[in-house]
Amino acid sequence: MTTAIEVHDLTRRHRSATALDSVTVSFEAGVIHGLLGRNGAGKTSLMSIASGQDWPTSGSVTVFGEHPHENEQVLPRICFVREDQRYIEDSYARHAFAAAAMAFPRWDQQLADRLSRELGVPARTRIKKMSRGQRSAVAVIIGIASRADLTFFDEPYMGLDAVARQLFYDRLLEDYAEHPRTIVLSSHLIDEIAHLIENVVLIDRGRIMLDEQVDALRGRAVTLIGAADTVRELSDFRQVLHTESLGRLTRSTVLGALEEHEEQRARARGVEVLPVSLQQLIVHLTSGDVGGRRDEGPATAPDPTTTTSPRNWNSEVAS
Ligand SMILES: Nc1ncnc2c1ncn2[C@@H]1O[C@H](COP(=O)(O)OP(=O)(O)OP(=O)(O)O)[C@@H](O)[C@H]1O
Repeated sequence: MTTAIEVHDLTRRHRSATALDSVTVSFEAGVIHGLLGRNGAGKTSLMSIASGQDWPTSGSVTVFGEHPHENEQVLPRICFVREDQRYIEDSYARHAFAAAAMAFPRWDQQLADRLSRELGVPARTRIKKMSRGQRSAVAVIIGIASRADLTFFDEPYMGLDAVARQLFYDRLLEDYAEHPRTIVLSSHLIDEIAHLIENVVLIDRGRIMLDEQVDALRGRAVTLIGAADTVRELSDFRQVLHTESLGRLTRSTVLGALEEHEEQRARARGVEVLPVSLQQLIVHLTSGDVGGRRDEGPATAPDPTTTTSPRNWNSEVAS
């Protein structure tokens, strides 16, 4: 395994907030990673520092083995696409593409032209006069056509309509298949990107809460719907992520896949067992209601809202 980004004990403090708090994590090369977390979790801070656009308070980041700050060895290999991307005053899309062509050695102009047509980027409108979606389109085109070894997309979909977003996902995946590279995609539309990403890094209040392959996460939690007593009994010894009452029914989302015999027993007792989507799982993990029964006694697993060792936490819960 080659590592693209190595983050060690990274802290970024601002006067009023600690954006990153002793973060240690690595991002494997040649993989599409999802960098997920709630507003203000620290995602942009991490990407800004890793792309050399901001400085840490303490700790270190290396990209392809190099410190990115003011480092001409590695900066041409990094593309950071952000929603508030700035462009040269009064420039048109073609000027932004020309600048990208100079910055990125593997820039593909034909691809940029094709994506511009598909995403409807106007050729005769200055970028500052474009709609929000058109500006986002310019930014994602730069992200794809740059073919940088490491590309960060920080919520690239802002303003893109559903059709344009789908086109972005499709073209990104197609180009990644032909030209494998490392991509870090930050998004709140988790279910939309779930099929794209291979690994999830979940950040919460400046700390890494989860770092796990998406395949391993599938089936990590299930939702049980049925009579309250039966659901409570089936959820015993499992951590309850969320529970709610619907009249005489209870709906509980619990960590840990059911064994086949447990699932059969649940169904025989009229309990519906539903899979939990990646988005639902992330929402439950970061919504602050994790461990719905925390007051009723010791939890069956450490509280993931405070743990700093997500891999351990997951393996403990899964076992
Ligand atoms: N320049 C700054 N000055 C002061 N505080 C900052 C600055 N940049 C970020 N922060 C704070 O650091 C924390 C993390 O911000 P960051 O932008 O990294 O979060 P995020 O996960 O990208 O959020 P979002 O999903 O809303 O974009 C927030 O509390 C934010 O207010």
